[in-house]
Amino acid sequence: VDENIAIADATAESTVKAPGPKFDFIVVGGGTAGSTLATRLSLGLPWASVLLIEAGPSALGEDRINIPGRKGSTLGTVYDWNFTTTTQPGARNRVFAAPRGKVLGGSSALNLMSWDRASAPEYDAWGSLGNAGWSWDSMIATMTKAETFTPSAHYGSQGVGSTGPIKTVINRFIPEQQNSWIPTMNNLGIPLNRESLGGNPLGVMYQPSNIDSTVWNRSYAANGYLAQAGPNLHVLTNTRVAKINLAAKSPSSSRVATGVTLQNGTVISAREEVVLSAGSIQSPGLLELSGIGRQDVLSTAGVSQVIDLPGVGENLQDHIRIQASYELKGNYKSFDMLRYNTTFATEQLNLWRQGQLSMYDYTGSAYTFMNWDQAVGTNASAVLKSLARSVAGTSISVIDQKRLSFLSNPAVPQLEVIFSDGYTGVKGYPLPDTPLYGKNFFTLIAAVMHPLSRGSVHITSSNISTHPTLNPNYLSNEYDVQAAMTAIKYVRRIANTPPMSDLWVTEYEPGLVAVPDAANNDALWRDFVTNTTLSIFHPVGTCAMLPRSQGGVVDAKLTVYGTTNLRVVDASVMPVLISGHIQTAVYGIAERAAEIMIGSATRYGGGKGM
Ligand SMILES: Cc1cc2nc3c(=O)[nH]c(=O)nc-3n(C[C@H](O)[C@H](O)[C@H](O)COP(=O)(O)OP(=O)(O)OC[C@H]3O[C@@H](n4cnc5c(N)ncnc54)[C@H](O)[C@@H]3O)c2cc1C
Repeated sequence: VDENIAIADATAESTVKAPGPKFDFIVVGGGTAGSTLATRLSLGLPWASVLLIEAGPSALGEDRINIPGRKGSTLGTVYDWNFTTTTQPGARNRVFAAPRGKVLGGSSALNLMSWDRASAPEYDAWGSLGNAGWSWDSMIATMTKAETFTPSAHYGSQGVGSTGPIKTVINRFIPEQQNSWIPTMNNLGIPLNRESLGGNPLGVMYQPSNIDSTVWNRSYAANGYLAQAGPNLHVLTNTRVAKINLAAKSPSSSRVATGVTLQNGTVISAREEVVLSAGSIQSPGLLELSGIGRQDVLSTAGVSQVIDLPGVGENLQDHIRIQASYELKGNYKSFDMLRYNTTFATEQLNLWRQGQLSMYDYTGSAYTFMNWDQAVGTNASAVLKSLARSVAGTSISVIDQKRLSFLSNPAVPQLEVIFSDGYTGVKGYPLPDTPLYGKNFFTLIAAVMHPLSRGSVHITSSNISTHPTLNPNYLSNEYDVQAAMTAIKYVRRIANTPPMSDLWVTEYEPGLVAVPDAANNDALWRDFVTNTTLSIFHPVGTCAMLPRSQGGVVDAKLTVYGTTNLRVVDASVMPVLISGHIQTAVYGIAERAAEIMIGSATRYGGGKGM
């Protein structure tokens, strides 16, 4: 790690230590995908100069990023872009937080470190939507390239990598109460799955986190990938790109990306390619600021249109989450102790610093993924599927049709539940001087894997400093509301199933006062859902890899339509949202993009990746 820090600090100075103002490749955004891609390009094309430009700082020594148990503490800080949504009518006009990493490593520095994969048919769907070469087989090859998994008694052998820069491990800190997880789900008929990263995630399981188990540190794009980059990679931090510069031989010919203009007006040129890796919220905005997008959006923002591409910023999809919390019996200790017992917290922090087993090691490791039949039985599942068809059955969108096909494929998960130690709900941990202050909790977080809502993100001004208008349309249709209601009812059922039911005293949230345990209380569940559903922060689809006629922004080689050498490589290219947590797919997309770009960079004769 010391070595990693030294190397990455050297690359993190805010000066271009470069052969000149021209680079062969410019990657915009040093986040999850951008850091991965830039590292692979530097190694695979050793004679090329690669510039990675990141708006945020390098923060390799930052405890709030590195210590797994401090996950979430960076949200709302200087490392977060702090985006918010428009008011969401389906969710009582609430405004949702939309955190995104503004730091080298991007959102991989802020995320909650769940490391898993969707089912094989969900990646195959990307190919069947018109993207040759994209499938489970091609994605698992590149996703595993990103990872070195530490073998565990809790896991088998499928779908994990052994040579990649990101270190993963099933967390060694397993709270006593979490031991109830697998037997409880087994009692609900959900079988143990010890191979859940291998293309079939259905079942109950322990899953890894992106943690380096030699030092018990977060392993992410900045300390994992960039530390291994070649000397031909140049990294500019605290530097924001304002637009991509485009040229053309004639008005009707394809545009050539000639470089970028920074926010301060500096122009940096690219000889070969420019890649946008600014993430699902900001890559579409950079295209729009460069004149690529919908006419109505561009004219409102005062930007002249260069390429008419109506799909830019559309097709926004995200997972929604809903949660319930339970007060543990007095004999259990939870992660909450770190917030109310400062002496204990200091002891635990010292243990972490010494590399000893510590509560600060903790990340979630207990998950379940299921289809609706498994969760609620075939009758209730049929009602949900029929509702989905009534919402989207007549839609001409290939994305809507694909999501309906996921619903009728029993291999595709529709519901995820995570056992999360400590209180991680919405109403807040009990305040000091209230009876429950100092109590310990656990939270069950459910996420709807394929909501039918889609939204958009667009610029409203030609000034890069103006935040975009982000409208995910959460809970904008009855299927999504009913799916979230089904999810939270199922969560209560899990909590009331032994052996988990023996762990707790009361349901703290929502609680039996807010939602009594009665048969006809759907109105109350609906209130709870619309009041407390959150995002689980997986926005995708806003620069979709799709045929142009279907609203696509990039082709199967990730090249922006109407350009010869401008690509988008990040979460925004996923045409349809997959289940689970999406960072492994983002790393896989970047690894695949590197293979494509290295393979086509004939001027440099390709090269050897690491
Ligand atoms: C709070 C949170 C928790 C999450 N938890 C999990 C989890 O547990 N497991 C999981 O699998 N996924 C999780 N995710 C999702 C996952 O982390 C993201 O989907 C993924 O990291 C996105 O990668 P990306 O490369 O698309 O974008 P990012 O990693 O966000 O990278 C974009 C980068 O571009 C930079 N940038 C933007 N605009 C400019 C510009 N104009 N000039 C220069 N630089 C720019 C940004 O600063 C950023 O560094 C979580 C996300 C968040 C926010």
